[in-house]
Amino acid sequence: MSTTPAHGADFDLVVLGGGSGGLAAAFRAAEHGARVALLEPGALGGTCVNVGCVPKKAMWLAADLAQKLVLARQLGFTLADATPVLDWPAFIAHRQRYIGNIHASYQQRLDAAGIALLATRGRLVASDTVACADGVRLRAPQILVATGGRPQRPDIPGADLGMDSDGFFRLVAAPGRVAIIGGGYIAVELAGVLQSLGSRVGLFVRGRGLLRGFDDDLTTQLVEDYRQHGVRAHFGSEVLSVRAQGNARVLRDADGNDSDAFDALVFATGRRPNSDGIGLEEVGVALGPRGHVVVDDFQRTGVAGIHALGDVTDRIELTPVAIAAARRLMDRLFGGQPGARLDYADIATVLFSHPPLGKVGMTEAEARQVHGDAVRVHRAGFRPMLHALADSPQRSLFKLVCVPEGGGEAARNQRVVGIHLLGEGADEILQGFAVALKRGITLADLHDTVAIHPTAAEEVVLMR
Ligand SMILES: Cc1cc2nc3c(=O)[nH]c(=O)nc-3n(C[C@H](O)[C@H](O)[C@H](O)COP(=O)(O)OP(=O)(O)OC[C@H]3O[C@@H](n4cnc5c(N)ncnc54)[C@H](O)[C@@H]3O)c2cc1C
Ligand SMILES: NC(=O)c1ccc[n+]([C@@H]2O[C@H](COP(=O)([O-])OP(=O)(O)OC[C@H]3O[C@@H](n4cnc5c(N)ncnc54)[C@H](O)[C@@H]3O)[C@@H](O)[C@H]2O)c1
Repeated sequence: MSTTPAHGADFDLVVLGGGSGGLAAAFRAAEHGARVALLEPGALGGTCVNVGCVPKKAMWLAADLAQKLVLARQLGFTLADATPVLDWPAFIAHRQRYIGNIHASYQQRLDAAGIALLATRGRLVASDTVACADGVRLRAPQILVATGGRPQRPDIPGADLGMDSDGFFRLVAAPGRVAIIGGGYIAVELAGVLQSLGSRVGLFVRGRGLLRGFDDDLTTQLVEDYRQHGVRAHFGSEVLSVRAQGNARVLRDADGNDSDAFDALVFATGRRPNSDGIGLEEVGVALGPRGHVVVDDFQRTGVAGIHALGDVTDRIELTPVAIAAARRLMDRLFGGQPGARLDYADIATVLFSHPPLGKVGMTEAEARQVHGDAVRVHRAGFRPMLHALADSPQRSLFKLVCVPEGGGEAARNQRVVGIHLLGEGADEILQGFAVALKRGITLADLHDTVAIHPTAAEEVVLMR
């Protein structure tokens, strides 16, 4: 495309937010020759790089090492202490150096691509105009809202006595006793990390189980794994207030029962979109009931030229999803690909629990709603070799959800519509099988594939 902005415009594209989606959009648009301004008042990389996936995975890796050290001891290694102790400040220095390198790499790439980075908040003042905090106005025919989201706490007395996931990343030591409220991704991940790094974790879950949207058999097994690690999970427990008891925190539930005392409290009770105070409704952009920007399949808001993606929209809140949506949108706007859009179906996701839990496609319950009794389920439950060697009780559970392929005779073949993996290595194993599921594989295709032995992954192709 031409590198000359539309008549009277300063840029071809102004992007609000330099997180996963905004950065990907800016880079792809610039590759197509668009002149781009990117507004980001905080650190480059947004939630994922600074207070999400990246520091979380670093903590998960530390926690995983701590667990492996315990196994190593059981297997005959000589280690100074029975329980490995992490020097948090030393580890955090490594974590933050890694993050600093990502910032530097983004900055270099922005410079090389000629993208104008403005360290400021943006606010829409017209459908083609964004105002910066200092009053400077930028005009562009295309505007992308990729402002992400932020943690949300329940509106209960004492909510300020806890921290949220952003606060977790400011910790410099494992709290002795920690309460985590919530039963979603962040609650389960932080519970696993803190327990493995030496905290005693109490998990307070409002519902009857963990992780809505994941397969029930696997989440039940994960609850058992956590119990064995020492996490004390309380289900059906709605926390209605928090109070201080000296330096400790005590929770009171809906039945009026008080919890044990905790040294720290983490709210992992969901996130809300950053859609307020940025002029969206004033220029006619519709917001959904929970404040998300309403978009169609092409990331369009109802206002011509204004688009949105990532966590500020009501879609799957994952970094690769924001990135994929951004690239396709830019291919459509600037790359001459009018049909480009993200297919949100069958997106794989992994929860970095201990052990990790991954899924792609339908759960058994979802498949039964659509296909009823025709659904066929195949399971493999086993002890991973390292755990078997160390005589540790942790088990893996893999599950395939299948439906008949075609009718009649052909119905004997089964199409795989869901793959669910809980266990060591599940995080790395799932990606390849997600490609296969997306390509419409059958159970026969899996059985036709010669296994790689001895691995955990082979259980997927050997499942009967
Ligand atoms: C603890 C945690 C762990 C996570 N782990 C994973 C994981 O392992 N894997 C995974 O795929 N996903 C994970 N996620 C989710 C992932 O981080 C998000 O889905 C992803 O960051 C969304 O990208 P985004 O571009 O929509 O928003 P963000 O990355 O949040 O970026 C939005 C940016 O917009 C900026 N901004 C806000 N308002 C304005 C404004 N008015 N003007 C200009 N800029 C503005 C913000 O400063 C921010 O930098 C995790 C999230 C959390 C909280
Ligand atoms: N590994 C990953 O890919 C990863 C990790 C973390 C987050 N994420 C993404 O970020 C999103 C946000 O994660 P999250 O954990 O904040 O949200 P979530 O929606 O996964 O979980 C929120 C939890 O808080 C509970 N809750 C809400 N209000 C409550 C209240 N008042 N009292 C008690 N419990 C309450 C909900 O029942 C739910 O269990 C996820 O949906 C996911 O898409 C991904």
